[in-house]
Amino acid sequence: MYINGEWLHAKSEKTREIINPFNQEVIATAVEGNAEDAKTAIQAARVAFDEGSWSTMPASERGAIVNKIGSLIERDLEELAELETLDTGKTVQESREDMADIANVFFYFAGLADKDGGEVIASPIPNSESKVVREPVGVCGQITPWNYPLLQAAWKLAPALASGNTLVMKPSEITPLTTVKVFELMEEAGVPKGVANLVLGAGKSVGAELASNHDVDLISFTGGIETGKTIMQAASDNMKKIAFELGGKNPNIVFADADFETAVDQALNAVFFHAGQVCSAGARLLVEESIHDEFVEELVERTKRIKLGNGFDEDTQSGPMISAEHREKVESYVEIGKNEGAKLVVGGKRPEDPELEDGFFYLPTIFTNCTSDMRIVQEEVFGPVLTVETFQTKEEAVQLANDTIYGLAGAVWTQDLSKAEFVAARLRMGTVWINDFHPYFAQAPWGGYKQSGIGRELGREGMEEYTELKHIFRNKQPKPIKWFK
Ligand SMILES: NC(=O)c1ccc[n+]([C@@H]2O[C@H](COP(=O)([O-])OP(=O)(O)OC[C@H]3O[C@@H](n4cnc5c(N)ncnc54)[C@H](O)[C@@H]3O)[C@@H](O)[C@H]2O)c1
Ligand SMILES: C[N+](C)(C)CC=O
Repeated sequence: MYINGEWLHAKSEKTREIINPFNQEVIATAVEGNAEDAKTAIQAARVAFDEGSWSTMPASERGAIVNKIGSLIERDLEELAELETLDTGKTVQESREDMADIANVFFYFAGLADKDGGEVIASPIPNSESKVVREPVGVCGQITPWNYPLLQAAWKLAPALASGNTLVMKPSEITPLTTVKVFELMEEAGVPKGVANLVLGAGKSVGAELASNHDVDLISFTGGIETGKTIMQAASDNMKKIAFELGGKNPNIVFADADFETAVDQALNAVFFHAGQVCSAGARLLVEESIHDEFVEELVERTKRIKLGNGFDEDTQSGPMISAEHREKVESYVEIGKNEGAKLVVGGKRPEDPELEDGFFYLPTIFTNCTSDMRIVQEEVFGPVLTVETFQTKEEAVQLANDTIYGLAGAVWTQDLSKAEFVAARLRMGTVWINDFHPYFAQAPWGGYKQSGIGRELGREGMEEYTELKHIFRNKQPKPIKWFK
């Protein structure tokens, strides 16, 4: 753990083994912090913020430090990518792309650091001046999940630092490796002591302390809805600001006039990329009834050919689930789907390949004959499971797509631009892709409608989450008003 500029063991001296989900080998032993460690880190961040040298440092200097972190990530990209693949099982090619994205996130927010000089507004009061400025929120608690460990950390670290906050980060207890490494790089880049602190450990101890502690001014969380609700309740105790990136059950709408080859290819990628462990996975395929049979037949054929394996093998297309526990959750959803009457057309079990037997693998799975009242359609499985529904009109497609508590992302495939725009305008989601699936980048805000989140990461809006707005009014000719004689 990294607290107040020092690398420390947990006070309890407890440790946790970090497991490679491909073969269950122990790849590292991490210290296991608890609420006491979190309190120490929060105190360090509080002192660093209140002392003020980071928040009042010229923004261009802060930006230069954030930029340096991006350069160091580029320098150590291969090492970081390998760590991420060891820790999550994702393909090393995907990890390399994540690391390149992550460096860009630091570059982007570094560039924003000195761009907001505040705004002079038109005061209605004579002989006065009014301006609105943005200031850092203060001490930020940041909690991240296991599916994109460093990417989700970067979306929080870069804007928080660039806008002058101090922070305490808690990565997922099962995938801390790349986050630890990036804290080493932040130290090397010159982030002053106490400004960025790292506490490893479980959500119920370290995470809960970050959520409830009164010295934390903002809690930024990426993870599941149920955890989000718990954190929201704890955060209400001191009314800290909250920024939440939660789950999704994202529709992928394919009209009959879509380019067939591209739509099939991308429907596979939408749901099975990273074994479906993606918040924005296209887990609900809504396909126009007239092409359903042909589309599903082609999908099934290609699904059977997906190559599962070791993320370090260049021909592996998908790795394992993150843990035994998570695979069991996916398996239980497949049973639920079968019992609800959905038709299992491919997958639905663990692979039989003996080379995969030590990993937490699960075959890519497709259910047809699905209806929106089924749990398998409504709930986030967060694994390689696709449900297929049909529609006849664009209005029906929109109605089915929006029939969910989630609102993270969705896609529409058609060659008719007016139809695409009709759908895009009506989807109640933070991101809509037209004839594509999955793109996200530092310049565009990311986040959810409805129960998929509160606030935004990335883009200017992702920086603004880490600021408070202040109105400064100056009376240029103060004189007594004599209300009270
Ligand atoms: N919207 C997005 O951008 C986005 C991105 C990635 C993942 N996700 C979501 O994350 C979920 C998967 O991640 P997960 O299984 O790690 O989620 P999770 O909610 O189980 O855990 C996320 C983090 O919260 C911590 N935590 C757990 N209990 C806590 C508590 N009581 N108080 C404070 N912290 C606590 C965990 O230790 C972990 O660090 C999925 O629902 C996925 O959709 C969303
Ligand atoms: C936000 N994203 C797509 C990078 C990861 C979601 O799990």
